[in-house]
Parts: sequence; structure tokens; C-alpha cells
Amino acid sequence: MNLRNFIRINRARFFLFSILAILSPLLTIAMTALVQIETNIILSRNLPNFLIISAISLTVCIMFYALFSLTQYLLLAQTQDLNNSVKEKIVDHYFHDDRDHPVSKIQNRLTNDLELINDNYYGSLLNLIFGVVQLIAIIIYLIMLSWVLLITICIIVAISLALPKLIEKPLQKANKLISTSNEIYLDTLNDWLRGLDQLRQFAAGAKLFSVTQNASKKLEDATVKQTTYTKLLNAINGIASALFGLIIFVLTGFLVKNDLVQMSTLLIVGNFRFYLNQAINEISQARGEMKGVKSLIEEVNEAAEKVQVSDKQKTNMPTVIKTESLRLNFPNGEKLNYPDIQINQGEKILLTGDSGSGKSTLFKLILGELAPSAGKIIFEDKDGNEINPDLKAIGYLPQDPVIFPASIKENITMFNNKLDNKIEKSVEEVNLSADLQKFEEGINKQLDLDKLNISGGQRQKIVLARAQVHENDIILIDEGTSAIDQNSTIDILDKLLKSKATIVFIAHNFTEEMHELFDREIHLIK
Ligand SMILES: Nc1ncnc2c1ncn2[C@@H]1O[C@H](COP(=O)(O)OP(=O)(O)OP(=O)(O)O)[C@@H](O)[C@H]1O
Repeated sequence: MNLRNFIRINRARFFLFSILAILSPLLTIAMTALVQIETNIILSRNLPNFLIISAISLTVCIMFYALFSLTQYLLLAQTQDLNNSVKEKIVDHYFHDDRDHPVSKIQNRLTNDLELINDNYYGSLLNLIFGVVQLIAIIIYLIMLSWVLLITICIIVAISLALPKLIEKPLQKANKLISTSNEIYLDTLNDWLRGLDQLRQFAAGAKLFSVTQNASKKLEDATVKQTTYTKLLNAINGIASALFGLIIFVLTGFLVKNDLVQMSTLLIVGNFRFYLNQAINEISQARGEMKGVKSLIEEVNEAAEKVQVSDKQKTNMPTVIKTESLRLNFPNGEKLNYPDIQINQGEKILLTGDSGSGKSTLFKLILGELAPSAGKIIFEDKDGNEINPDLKAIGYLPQDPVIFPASIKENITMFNNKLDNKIEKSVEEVNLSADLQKFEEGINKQLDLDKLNISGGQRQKIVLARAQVHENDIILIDEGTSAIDQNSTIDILDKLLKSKATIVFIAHNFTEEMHELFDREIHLIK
């Protein structure tokens, strides 16, 4: 998200943007110079020259507005292209880093953070170039007039550029606060709107309004705080530049009085006073705003960094999975201690235990999503050697089946059409055929996550079929049949447990008949 990437995204467009961004402020100075010439022509009462110079002034004025609008358009196009590329990199990063991220954090990165950077950094870039070019043009003009004026202006510029430092830190903090508050707001909306039906049913609207209003208020407060600092920066700059302009005006008057510069200088300096104020204002404000989002840019850059996929050769699937003195301490003080467990190749294990005894967490530890606080998980090959398996090759069915807004077929193959030939068998094995007959489009039915157009049991059957077609050697299933009726469950388990794969199945309330389908049971105690 840095300037180098901004240039690289489209060098030709950036070049054109830079030329126009330099040309536009020069045109404003040219317009002022033309006004001065026009004034002299009026004083000499020369109508033909007046008409010519007026036509030139009009052309320069139209050119300025046309070029400046084009410059703004080019800036926007360049920013949008950079945003698209950064968004792609951020999604790629979150996909490959194998870490658990709250959805709201990713949403915030991809929307609010990028918007803040666009407005404050790239939006200010044009103002910065515009201000610097305008300032340089005025300085050159003044050098030709008087060195006293030049030195005074250099001192003024140095002070003006140091001004944003006064509130640089609080502005950075305010920008960070907006980002965090937005993340919390999105989180709150996600958590509470998901259960909108239930809230309606239990007439709990008051709670919904209060939590969303609370989160929204924090976000609004953060925005107000940031705006306050930005406006404060504007006010400081405005007052300073007005003061500085006045000093220059008075100084020029003094120089004229002492015959050190010509009378006309007073008019020129008067005209340029406005531009000098404008240039200093724009430079200071742009620098302040750009610095304000510096730390946010660093965070976004980190999130967009390419994740190095380890080139360490991942070995085959383990024959044995063992845990040794495994312990996990959560940051909130909750502790889980596991007995030593061994899972052998091809075994069908039923994992049971009290609610909260750590069954789902054990899966997350095996999958490497959580790191143990003590003890370890050992993966061994058939010769008993410790190996480093590719944990992504372990099939995992979480408690809440994860379904995508695509067809049932694509949800089973996970968009790999090489697996199409295995679908029919898997659909049979998970008892999904009868359900598919109810849909006009059958297996090609598009799932609509908002309308929830399939039942909980059908969702579970789809993810079970997904595990079947992918033929993983090890499958971890977390309450994979809890929404499926008992007869179907027995039927599905009967077929599923005949496979060669190692299967660990978490379940509650299984009947004796269901227990008997497994080789053994591991029971965790809280
Ligand atoms: N991120 C977390 N932070 C703090 N505690 C957690 C976290 N995740 C899980 N726990 C705690 O760890 C314990 C084990 O949770 P886990 O989900 O593994 O239990 P479980 O045996 O699968 O329960 P259930 O049968 O009810 O699904 C619970 O007491 C839970 O509160």
C-alpha cells in the first residue's frame, strides 16, 4: 500500500497524473500573472490587447479546471487499481496463513482501513504536490524580487511544515481508534443480527438496539474525535498562514517605502499572498493527514504480505497420532488437561465426554489451529518415526457445517470438477439422494445462505459427502450427524465406518447400537 506500489500499479497513468498535478498549480500562478498584465492593459486603455489577454485568461482558466478534474480522475483510477490489488493480496494472506481470524477483522481491513488510507493518504497526495509546486513557483517569483522577502518566506515555510507535528500522534491514535471501533461494530452486527429471528421471537429488540447503538456510538465518537483533530489542524494552519501572509504584506510595504523594491511588487505580493496561504495550508494539512495513517498503512502492508508457504517437504499421512501430557491454557484462565491418547491407522473412534471437556478443542490441536501450552502431539509413520504431516490433508467437519453460496454439487466437490465422477456414490452413502429429489434442479440446486433453503440435516449430509469424495486418510467429525434422524444416522455411519480411513467422531447421546459401530470409545472427563 506504499507509494512505490502506487506508482507501479500503472506507471504511464502515474506519469500523466504527475505531469498534470505539476501543471495545474502552475496554471493558477499564470492566471494571477495574467490578471496583472490585464490590469496594466486596462490602465493603458488598449481595447484590442485587452480582448486578446481576456481570451488567453479564459483559455487558461478553462484549461486549469479541465486538467485539474482529469488529475483527480487519474488519482482515483490509480487508487482503485491499487486497492483491488491490495484486497487480492490481503485475501491471499488470510487464506494462506492458516490462522484463525475473526470475520469482522478481515471485513474491516478490506473496507474501512483501505477507505481511511485512500482519503487521508492518496487523497492528500494531490494536495501535497499541488501545494509544493505552487510554493516553489511563488518562491522563484519572490527570489527575483527581494532576498529579504525570500528569507522571511523560508522561515515561514519551515515553521508551517513543523506545525502538523503538534497533533500528529493524537491524529494517528484517532485513526487507529476508528479502525478498532469499526471492527467491534462489525463484530457486534455479525453476532447479533445472525440471531434476528430469535430476538424477534422473544421480543428482545431492546437488547439488540442497545448493543448496536452502543457499538455505533463508540464508532461515531471515534469519528468525531478524528474529525476534531483534523479540524484543529485546519484551524492551526489557517491562523498561521493568515498571520504569515500579513507579515509578508507588511514587510513588502516597508520595502516599498524604503525604495528597496518597486511599487508594483506590493500588488504582486498581494496577489500571491492568497496562493502562499493556500500552498502552505495544503502542504501542512496533507502531511498531517498522510502521517496520521502511517501506522495503519504499516498494518495493512503486513496483512497484504505474501505468506511464505513452507518448502519443508510434508510427509505422508501419519499411521499413528499420539498425545503426550497435552495441556491447553486459554487466555481467560480456562485450562484443559488431556489424558495420553493414541489413534491408530484405520481405527474408528467415538470421542465422547461432558460438555466443555475439550473434544472440539482436541481436534483444533491436532489440526494445528491451536498450539498446546504444554505437552505435544506426535505424528508417526508406520516405522514409528516422528513425521511432520501436511495437516491440511486431514478431513475436518466442524460442528457448524460450512456451506458456500454455490450448487450442492460444488459444495461437495469444493469446486474440483475432477471429483464429479465420485459424487453419485457419496450422495448415496450419506442418504442425500431422497433429499435431492425434492429439488427441481437436483444436485445443481444453488444454495442461498441468506434464505437457508436447505435443512440442517441436509447441510450435514453435504459436508459428509464432501469428506467422502475427498477420500482423506484421516477424518475428524465434530457432531456430524446431530441434525439427521436416528435411522438415517445408523445407515450413514454403517457405510461411513466401512471406509479404510481413520475416523474420530465426536457425538452425544448415541444409542448402544451406534456405539457398537465403532472400534472403541475415548471418553474425556472435565
Ligand atoms: N477460545 C476460547 N477461549 C476460552 N475458552 C475456550 C475457548 N474455546 C474453548 N474454550 C473452553 O474450552 C472448553 C472446551 O471446549 P470444547 O468446545 O473443546 O468442548 P467440547 O467438549 O467440544 O464441548 P461440547 O460437547 O459442548 O461441544 C470449554 O470450557 C470452553 O469454554
